[in-house]
Amino acid sequence: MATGVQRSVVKPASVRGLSRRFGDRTVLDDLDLEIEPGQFVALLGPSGCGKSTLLRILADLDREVTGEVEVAVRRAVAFQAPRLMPWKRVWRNVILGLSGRPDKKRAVAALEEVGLGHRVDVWPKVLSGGEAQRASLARALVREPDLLLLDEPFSALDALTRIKAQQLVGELWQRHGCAILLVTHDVEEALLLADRVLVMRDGRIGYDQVLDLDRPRDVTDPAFLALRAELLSWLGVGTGERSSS
Ligand SMILES: Nc1ncnc2c1ncn2[C@@H]1O[C@H](COP(=O)(O)OP(=O)(O)OP(=O)(O)O)[C@@H](O)[C@H]1O
Repeated sequence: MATGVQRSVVKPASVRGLSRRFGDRTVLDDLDLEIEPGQFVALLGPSGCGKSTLLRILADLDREVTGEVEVAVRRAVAFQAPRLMPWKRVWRNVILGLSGRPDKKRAVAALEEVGLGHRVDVWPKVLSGGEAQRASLARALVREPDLLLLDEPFSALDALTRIKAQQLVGELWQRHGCAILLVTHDVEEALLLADRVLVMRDGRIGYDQVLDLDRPRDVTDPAFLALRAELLSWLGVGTGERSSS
């Protein structure tokens, strides 16, 4: 059954005919997806449609699949919950799992990049929600990924902290040039950050649109608003709800 996850340096992610079943439920059904180097891709879709399942497969956290999955060797993940180890200081969390001797300088550089240079030596419990999420981003970036997988990383943050975190991710992406796959429920967030927006439906990518919008994005731009309406319609929100054929 399982063909497993192959390693590839050609594309950050290349998926062909991917299927994943849980019991008799088919969540991913013959799904195809290619992500280009440096591309910022947002993945939307109704709750339970399989977004996190796809992300976990790309992160190599789930191998019970059929189909072909090739993913960059250098990849990193940040989840909705920061998942910091409470018994390790923040800098040690950042380099957790890296091979070699603990390199504090490297951890500090990553923490400084996310604005946490003053939080290097504290315990995770001292951090605010937004700071913990930034530490989680630092832990991902220190791996210098070719593919950064983000699973609703901002959804637990308050509105203002969320905007700042979105801006930070946009800056980090421009500086590092890695490809990003961002799972989100937020249509505006997708349109503010991404180069390309996907919507999952029926276990596949049902909508796939490269965005031709200037940066920084202007939420009052008619093209932005038109895409927003189109995406909401695809998600079955607002006017023009689509059938699931
Ligand atoms: N380990 C598992 N065992 C059984 N079912 C699972 C498992 N993981 C996911 N599922 C099911 O697969 C479906 C897709 O789940 P997934 O978490 O990928 O959806 P999602 O699109 O990320 O949802 P949300 O937007 O609510 O986070 C759901 O019906 C879920 O219950």
